[in-house]
Amino acid sequence: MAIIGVGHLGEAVLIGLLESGMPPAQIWATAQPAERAAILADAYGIEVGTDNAGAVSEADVVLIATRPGAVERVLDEIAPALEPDAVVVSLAAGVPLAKLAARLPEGTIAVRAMTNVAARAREAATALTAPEGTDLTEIEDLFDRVGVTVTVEESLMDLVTAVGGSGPAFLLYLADAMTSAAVDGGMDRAAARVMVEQTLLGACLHLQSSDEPPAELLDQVTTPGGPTAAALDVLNDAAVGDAVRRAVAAAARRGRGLAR
Ligand SMILES: NC(=O)C1=CN([C@@H]2O[C@H](COP(=O)(O)OP(=O)(O)OC[C@H]3O[C@@H](n4cnc5c(N)ncnc54)[C@H](O)[C@@H]3O)[C@@H](O)[C@H]2O)C=CC1
Ligand SMILES: O=C(O)[C@@H]1CCC=N1
Repeated sequence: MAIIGVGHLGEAVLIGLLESGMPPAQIWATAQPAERAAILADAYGIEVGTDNAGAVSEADVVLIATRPGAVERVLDEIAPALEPDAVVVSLAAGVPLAKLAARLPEGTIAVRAMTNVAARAREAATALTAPEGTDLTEIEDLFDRVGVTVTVEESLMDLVTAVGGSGPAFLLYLADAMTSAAVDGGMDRAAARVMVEQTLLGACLHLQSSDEPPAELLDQVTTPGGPTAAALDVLNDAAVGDAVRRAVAAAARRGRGLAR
């Protein structure tokens, strides 16, 4: 396979794939500038260069991991070099299937995948979308290596980008604020980090292990008149739930805007 444009997300996916046991010799990648390509090649023992067309020439699956604005230029570069049955998967926010297909040879399958940085820990949430009737088994198997994969209608991709692609940012924002509060209160920064990351991880695993809705589980942590109730009073007064809903909507709107 080929990964074109290994930046933050591309590197997370690359690490996840290697950790899943994919042989390094199976992955050809590109990055810019050449110095970064050399660093990646050295770090991961894979072929990394700057020649996008060269990298895809023997690939069954091509992941495009550049920023949205560079995707069409990259497709123009690689189109003549693609294998006839290659599948091209764009990881970019906001670039519609129609725009991908317009730059690809007739018959080449274009797929959109919205994944997230947790691919690095093989815990990504990935949503795939492709033209109706596309057999996505191979691409699902690929993303299952780095987490959990679902398939959605393309009309949901901007929302999925907000909830899943940007989603880790919401929790990292919370992690940053909780760590600062702990440090400001006198905790050692390293200890605060361990407490916060284990608490967030534990809460997510707790949620995953239960069938109850998050609001119900929240209730179970909140003893009437206790410390959690005091914290929730502050969060509710600041309308944090509403702010999160507006944040998701803003991210989805921005994703739609990228398509133009
Ligand atoms: N960062 C994230 O958590 C997520 C990012 N995405 C999507 O992933 C894509 C990449 O995002 P990031 O990794 O954050 O950006 P980034 O800027 O870290 O990575 C993009 C990489 O592409 C390289 N590049 C640019 N033009 C190139 C070209 N013509 N040929 C080869 N390489 C080229 C750049 O040097 C850079 O390293 C975006 O389209 C974004 O919408 C999606 C979900 C999550
Ligand atoms: O914010 C961004 O542009 C990308 C897409 C989703 C997460 N990061």
